[in-house]
Amino acid sequence: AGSEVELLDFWASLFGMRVRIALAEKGVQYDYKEENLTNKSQLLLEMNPVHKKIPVLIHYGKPICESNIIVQYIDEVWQNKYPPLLPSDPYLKAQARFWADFVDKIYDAGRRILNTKGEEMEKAKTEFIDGLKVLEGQLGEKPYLTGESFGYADIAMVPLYCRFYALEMIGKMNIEKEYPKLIAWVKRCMERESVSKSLPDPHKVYEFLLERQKKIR
Ligand SMILES: N[C@@H](CCC(=O)N[C@@H](CSO)C(=O)NCC(=O)O)C(=O)O
Repeated sequence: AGSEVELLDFWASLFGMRVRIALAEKGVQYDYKEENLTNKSQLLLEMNPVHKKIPVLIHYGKPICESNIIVQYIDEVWQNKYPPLLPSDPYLKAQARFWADFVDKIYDAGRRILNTKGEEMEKAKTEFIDGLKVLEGQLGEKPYLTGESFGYADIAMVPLYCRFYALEMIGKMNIEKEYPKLIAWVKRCMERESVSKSLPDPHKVYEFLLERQKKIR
């Protein structure tokens, strides 16, 4: 039988990176299984028949799907391992979930920047920039998105960093200059090995996205 924990993933997936970061934060050993999304494995189709998407965490043979749900599962199953990813206080937990959900909207706008053009791309850029402005404001003078410690909302958002370069090149934006607090926060998160070893090189991501764009444009 496979190992206790397996992760069906794809190296360039922002959603998969969330799960890699959470597993690394908890020091959980696991079997990494790279999926070819143009030729999905039987295992993926069986483990996530509804969405047929990665990431899927397989724990004792049982699948958990949807990145933010998987991160919460990891926090609860390995709750005796430091650090906690979500606060125990219900109100603070609700705030962390609010911001992780908000991040998904920024991801969606970023994806549309990368795979549309003209008017549609401009609209996506506006939504994306508006989203980053909200995060820059939410950060304020705090070190992390929801307070003094790194956690769930940071894990949800920080994978996007590895696409900033591609988004700047393809979307003709300057994220580094426009959002100094956000960039300082990224650098703070990247000091954690759990983050730096889970995110691929931004230039490699750019090359991959350019290649994919050629195929779909
Ligand atoms: N809401 C989900 C999104 C996962 C997803 O889009 N996965 C993509 C790869 S990353 O962009 C995927 O598996 N796509 C395969 C397909 O759409 O066929 C989550 O949070 O886990």
